[in-house]
Amino acid sequence: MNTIDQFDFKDKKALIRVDFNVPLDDEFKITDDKRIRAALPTISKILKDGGAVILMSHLGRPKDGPTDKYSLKHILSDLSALTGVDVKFADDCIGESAVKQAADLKPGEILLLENLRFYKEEEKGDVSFAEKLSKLGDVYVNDAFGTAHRAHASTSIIAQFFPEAKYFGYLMAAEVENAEKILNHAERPFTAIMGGAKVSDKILLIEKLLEKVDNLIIGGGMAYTFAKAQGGEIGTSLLEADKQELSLELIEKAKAKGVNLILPVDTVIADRFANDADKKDVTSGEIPEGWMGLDIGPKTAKLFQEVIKNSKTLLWNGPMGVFEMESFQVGTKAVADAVVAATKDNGAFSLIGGGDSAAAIAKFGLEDEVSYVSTGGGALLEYMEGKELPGVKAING
Ligand SMILES: Nc1ncnc2c1ncn2[C@@H]1O[C@H](COP(=O)(O)OP(=O)(O)OP(=O)(O)O)[C@@H](O)[C@H]1O
Ligand SMILES: O=C(O)[C@H](O)COP(=O)(O)O
Repeated sequence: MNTIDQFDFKDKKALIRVDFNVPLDDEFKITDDKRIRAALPTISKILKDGGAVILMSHLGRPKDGPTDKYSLKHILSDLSALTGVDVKFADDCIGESAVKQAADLKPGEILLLENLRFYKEEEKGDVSFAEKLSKLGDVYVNDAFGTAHRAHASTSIIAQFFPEAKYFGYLMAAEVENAEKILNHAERPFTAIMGGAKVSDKILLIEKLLEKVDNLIIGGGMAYTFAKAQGGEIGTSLLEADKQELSLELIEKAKAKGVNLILPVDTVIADRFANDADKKDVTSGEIPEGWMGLDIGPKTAKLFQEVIKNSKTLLWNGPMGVFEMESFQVGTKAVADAVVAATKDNGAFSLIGGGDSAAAIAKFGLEDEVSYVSTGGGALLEYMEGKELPGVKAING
């Protein structure tokens, strides 16, 4: 892999595509700075070499050009605190003033460009927009794994303007290495834990994993579509009616491939979607009318924990319930604890992917107790599905 270790950045300006698409609260305070922290090793190496850093990123999905809500100025003070450098800000990512600010940048300094998606050319992968961006730096570095599945101007198209000077940052390299390890060098037993809201988001991944895993655990909102497809009653739980047939097919495929597919045996139900709702445990597929399943039940948690604790490789994507509410986080916490135990006591390699699973593990303070927490949501899913990511291809190709 062509990483920044292969280059001495002394007196060079590195144009780095990062993924600083971080969650902000109503007062524009960052609620999870993981993606910024994850880019720090790359930034430090370049500054230490005696280079200067120009950071470019998107934030959110602005549709109508410059919008205060999506300005990257909101992350400036945190970025300065985390890097220990008084970061400069260019209020446009291209144009005269950005060019001047980039040109004036001295070794050891950092410039953050305004949100790339304020230009529709970014998402369109416009070549001349990419060329304008490319003029700002001497070397291109891609460290934006979270956005590597997008063929955008700054993530992929721009690389053609740096035929001899394009590198993966440390985060990209680590993400790809860990995903590779899971896909191609998994020690057995290999268990995948799938959860989250929808089956439809994860069909391709589940199909791919059926080729690889020994155990496939399915929990979270998607499990109710399986329960309903098998003839169960699920009340007002999440249901993707048009995916029932497919759920049954996945069950058959698992059988044919000798994969142990494990579905919930009980579930915690609530009379409304609220933390203080009335709740009780019932057998899966026996949810009374008007009630909804919001977490796996205690028997299921135990069942899942046994399988997880005996595994040597673990891939976890998607929470087991509505973990954002205290009352329905128990199942997700039980799975997190088991993943930690397998990592520590059984020497398992554990990779957590997906925005919400990563948020859950951070909420429980267990981020450092598992092998790796990916910064990618969609990007990791696509990589695991076997797709070539445009951001990776641009550097490799
Ligand atoms: N039983 C359930 N009923 C309703 N919502 C649920 C249920 N179980 C989980 N969820 C919700 O699913 C959401 C997470 O699903 P998602 O598929 O987005 O997970 P992820 O893959 O970790 O994250 P991302 O898609 O952001 O990468 C959470 O907000 C959680 O509250
Ligand atoms: O948060 C993400 O998954 C990445 O930053 C990509 O964002 P996007 O889905 O808006 O392209």
